[in-house]
Amino acid sequence: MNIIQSNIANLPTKYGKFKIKAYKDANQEHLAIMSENFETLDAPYVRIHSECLTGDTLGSLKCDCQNQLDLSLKFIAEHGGLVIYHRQEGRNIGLLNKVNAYALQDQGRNTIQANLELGFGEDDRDYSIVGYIFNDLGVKKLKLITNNPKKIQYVESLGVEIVERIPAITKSNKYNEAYLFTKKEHMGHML
Ligand SMILES: Nc1nc2c(ncn2[C@@H]2O[C@H](COP(=O)(O)OP(=O)(O)OP(=O)(O)O)[C@@H](O)[C@H]2O)c(=O)[nH]1
Ligand SMILES: [Zn+2]
Repeated sequence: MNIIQSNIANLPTKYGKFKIKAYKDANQEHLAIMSENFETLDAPYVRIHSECLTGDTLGSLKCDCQNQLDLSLKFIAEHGGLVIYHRQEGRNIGLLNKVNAYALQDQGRNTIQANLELGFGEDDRDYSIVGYIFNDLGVKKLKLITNNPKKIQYVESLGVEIVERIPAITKSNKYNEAYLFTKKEHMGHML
């Protein structure tokens, strides 16, 4: 994997002060967002957040992404750790295809059926950049903020110890209930 790295810069936010470092792989640019005390932590809190422009930026109610990002940044500003902003939009089918998947969902398909109908897998994410970032930042133990068993499996496959799992559960609404149901019933999410 040929990765280009940035220097580390300060990023003051409404949540608190962070340090950021960018990583560019063949397809995307990703971000490590660290609390100021990150280097002193033995087992930092870590959130691997998959990009969702419609949720994270536009406040879409079709998913729980913006609430999860908000929860994670608040929590990590307070307790110390790392958010990896993993830029694999739409479970790595990209923004245009995600909008096409949403159009199919408007016709009654669920999130998995829509992906399959477009010729993709139900979840096409590749977490290898996450392993690279852990290695670069010296993360050997962590407390993972997620409901997704695949993220847990991936972190364990790296030989990184998960000392605790923190659920990332936020309030649902009438537009994302079906999406959350599909994640729970068909994708094994711990919701
Ligand atoms: N293809 C597709 N991607 C979606 C859809 N809704 C959200 N996403 C993407 O799904 C990703 C978030 O994945 P989720 O399965 O919601 O949650 P997760 O990150 O795997 O799990 P947690 O760590 O528990 O939050 C983001 O990249 C979103 O852009 C959808 O209907 N179709
Ligand atoms: Zn989303």
